[in-house]
Amino acid sequence: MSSSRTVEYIRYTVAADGAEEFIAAYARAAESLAASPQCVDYELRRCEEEPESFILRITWTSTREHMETFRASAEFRAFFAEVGPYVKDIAEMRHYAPTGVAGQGAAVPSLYAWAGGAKSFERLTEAFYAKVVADDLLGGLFRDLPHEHAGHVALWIAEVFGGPKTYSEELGGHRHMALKHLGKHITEAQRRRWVNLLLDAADEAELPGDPEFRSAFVAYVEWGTRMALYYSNDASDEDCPPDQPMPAWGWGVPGGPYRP
Ligand code: HEM
Repeated sequence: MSSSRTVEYIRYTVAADGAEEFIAAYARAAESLAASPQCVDYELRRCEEEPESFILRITWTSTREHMETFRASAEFRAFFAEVGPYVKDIAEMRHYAPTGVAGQGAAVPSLYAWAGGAKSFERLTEAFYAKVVADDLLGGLFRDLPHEHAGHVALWIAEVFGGPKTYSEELGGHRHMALKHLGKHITEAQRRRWVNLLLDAADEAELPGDPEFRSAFVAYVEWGTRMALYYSNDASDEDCPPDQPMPAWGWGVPGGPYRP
């Protein structure tokens, strides 16, 4: 996520008899937010304890793009035509910058927890490396690697999926992983074989087979292998800065495991 993103909060106090029309006006105004390239997302919430209080949260690409580009746009004019009558009801309208304190609660398990924790990823990479060393396209790349390699990749994937931060704290983090691929000149055929063998290994290691987990898993494997292709063919040492954060993968569109 871009660090220039800002969140604008607008707090309204709207008399009870006007609340329904206020929400309807915002539903119409929202079409302009949905059409605005400066708007990332938005939500209007109503207070449970004091139903006359509302908070509108809008994430903008940046404060400047909100104040200069959006305010000068046709979307703003259409937006304001709907909500202008409520300007008098505004109690607060300000932008808030991130503080770094943010995170997920435990309501949705991490992919790491859902997969069954460290042991599952160890089983996965053990099964995978047994396959790659015997493979005609990949064997040459992997055959002479030390046995710990499989365990390191297990720790990497575990951390990316929300597990312990062992790879970044003890094994060199993202930079180390990226450097390991530099100059390997991986081909698309090898990448695709790597994906196929990892998916076979996921079945063999009995990773969860539910659609939600597997779609997140495959999305990461597609992204990760295409990054490996990039590092191995096009990147240099400068493209692997020491402060590069670890990727953090989530459930994507399904949002979490299926709950009936
Ligand atoms: C999601 C995709 C991938 C992940 C998560 C991944 C992960 C890793 C990690 C964590 C390491 C370093 C292990 C250590 O710290 O010892 C590594 C090394 C390596 N990777 Fe990947 N990798 C991916 C894709 C690929 C692909 C597509 C290939 C080749 C087809 C590949 C070939 C290698 C090789 C040969 C090394 C060892 C380099 C060396 O030690 O000299 N990787 N990978």
